[in-house]
This record gives sequence, structure tokens and C-alpha cells, in this order.
Amino acid sequence: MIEVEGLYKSFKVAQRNAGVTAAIKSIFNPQYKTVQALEDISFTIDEGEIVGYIGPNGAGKSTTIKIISGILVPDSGKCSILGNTPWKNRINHVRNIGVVFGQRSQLWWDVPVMDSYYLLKDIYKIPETTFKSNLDLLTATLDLSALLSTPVRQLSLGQRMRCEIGASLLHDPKILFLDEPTIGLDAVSKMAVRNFINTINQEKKVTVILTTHDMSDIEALAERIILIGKGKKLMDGTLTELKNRFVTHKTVTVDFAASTQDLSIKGTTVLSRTKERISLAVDLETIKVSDVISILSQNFDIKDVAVNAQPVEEIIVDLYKEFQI
Ligand SMILES: Nc1ncnc2c1ncn2[C@@H]1O[C@H](COP(=O)(O)OP(=O)(O)OP(=O)(O)O)[C@@H](O)[C@H]1O
Repeated sequence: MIEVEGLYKSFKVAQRNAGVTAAIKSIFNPQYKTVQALEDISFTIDEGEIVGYIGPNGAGKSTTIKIISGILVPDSGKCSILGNTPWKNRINHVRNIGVVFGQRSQLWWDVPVMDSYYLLKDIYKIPETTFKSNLDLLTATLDLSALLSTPVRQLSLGQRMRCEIGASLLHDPKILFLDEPTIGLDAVSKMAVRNFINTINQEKKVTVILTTHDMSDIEALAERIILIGKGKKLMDGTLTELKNRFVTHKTVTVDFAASTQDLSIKGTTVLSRTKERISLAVDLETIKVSDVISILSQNFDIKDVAVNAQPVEEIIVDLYKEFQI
């Protein structure tokens, strides 16, 4: 459905030192440097997938989204999305895609949201019946009824984001590109946006590519992740594969029925300790969590056990360190 092969994109960026002299010099003798934003990016995505496209700041995520949505033209490389090359067959391509940039608005700032929706209806030539049924569905699922008559500038960030997502789906796109859709949202709005993305993916089979720095978005939505850094693709796999490969320890917290003596277990490090409770970091390469619990239960009367895996956030930080990005 989405085939991207060998994308390269560089930007020429003007360079100058601070100060008035440097500013005047740069008028007569401008200096530029080239930033390689993308270097040989390739991937394919099937219908119905939700893919998390992740990487640190400046990795090239937005540049990729802009190229595959037809906003930017790459220096070289191929891209075919439902048979269209985004930057060549723009009109056909945009009918198939919806795009949301969390940091920018596609809605008219000073007019009610509904006016922007009508404009989009005309731009995409959406038939009246399709527009009406999609609007009804989006209004119900995104809880838009109180927002549609409000000018965009009066909406909160979370309210605006719901309206933006609604706008991107009015024309029934088969693919949705989301660039940081939950940035700045509170916990309730994040949950609403995530639930909605899951619903349209499951019920309408909409394929989703999502860039985010929020790893809970990835955990809630994406089975597959593509990791990029400094413009290069570094990893492409499922979240489970990532966890299996990079989770090095788990935390075991045990509450005892009575106060206990010290006990040292090979492969564990004590994180905190009272007479009734111990919290251990378990090195999974040395010892299994079940063996740790079994040793503890042989020695003490256990009241409660909690096992916590390394949070995805931490795994990603380790991953960035490992790839030096
Ligand atoms: N219009 C532009 N002009 C010059 N350089 C650009 C332009 N757009 C992006 N870049 C550069 O290309 C690189 C990749 O930028 P991009 O915005 O794609 O990263 P990103 O992964 O989306 O980052 P972030 O997570 O911070 O949004 C960066 O070094 C950035 O400075």
C-alpha cells in the first residue's frame, strides 16, 4: 500500500555569526551548509497497519511525513502510495490521505470550525451524502457538537486537535499521517485521541503512520515501530521484538508478612529496602524473575508481589544511546 525506497532529502541552510558585521558580510557573501535530513529511507506499510515513526529531535520524521504527503519533493528516491507518487500525482494522492500536524493548523483561525469543514468539502469535492454521514460520525466519536460553531482561535489545544483530526477524515481517506497528534494534550484528551485512532483503524481499516515523542502513544497504538536517527533508518520491527531485544532488567517489589532479614540474590540489585518490603532490579541475563520470587518465598512469608518491566520510554533512551543519536 505504501512503498518508500531510497529517499534522500537535504536542505541548504544559511550560516552566519552573531553581530551586525557578520549580518552585513552575509548579505554580500552568504555562506550555506547542507543538512542531510534523510539518507536512504526505505519501508513498506500494508493496509490497516498502525506504524509508529519515531526518533529524536531533528531525526527526519517530519521531513518524511512531508514527502509522503506530497508537501516536499525528495532529492532522490521513490515512493508509491496506492499507486500514486505523492509529489507528482498530488490531486489523486490527497484524496487518499488525511494529514494532521500537531504543531500547525489546517483550520481557518478566525472562523467557526464548521466553515473550514465546508471549505474542505469543496476542496475535496466530497458528495453531500458522504460529507453528512462522515460529519455525523466524526461529531459523535470526537465529541465535536459544542465546538463546530466556535472560531478556532477560541478553542483549547485539545479541542482544536479533535477538530483537526475530524477535518483530516471528512473525505474518507484510506491513510492517515499524524505528526505528533497528542503534543501538549492533557491525559484525558490524549486518551480520547488514541481511542479514536484505534477505532477508525479497526472499523474503517484506515492505515496510520504516527510520529510522536510520547512513548505511551506508541504503546497504546502501534504494533510496529520504525526508528530513524540522523536521517537514517535504524530499526523496523514490532514493539514486542524491541522489548525482547532491549529490556535488560525488571523490577520486583515484594511485601513480606513479617519483618525479614537481609538476603543477597545473585543477579539482583537492591533498589529500596525496609523490614517489610524489598524492591529489586533483576538482571534478566543472569536470573529469571520467577527464580527470584521463588528464592524469596522459600526464605520469607510473602504477602504481595509486583513485577514491573522497564518502561518503553527508558528502552527508547537506551536505544538512542546505543545508536548514538
Ligand atoms: N525547511 C527546512 N530548512 C532547513 N532545514 C530543515 C528544514 N526542515 C527540516 N530541516 C532540517 O532537517 C533535519 C530533520 O528535520 P525534521 O523536522 O524532519 O526532524 P524531526 O525528526 O521531525 O524532528 P522533531 O522531533 O524535532 O520535530 C533537521 O536537522 C532540521 O533542522
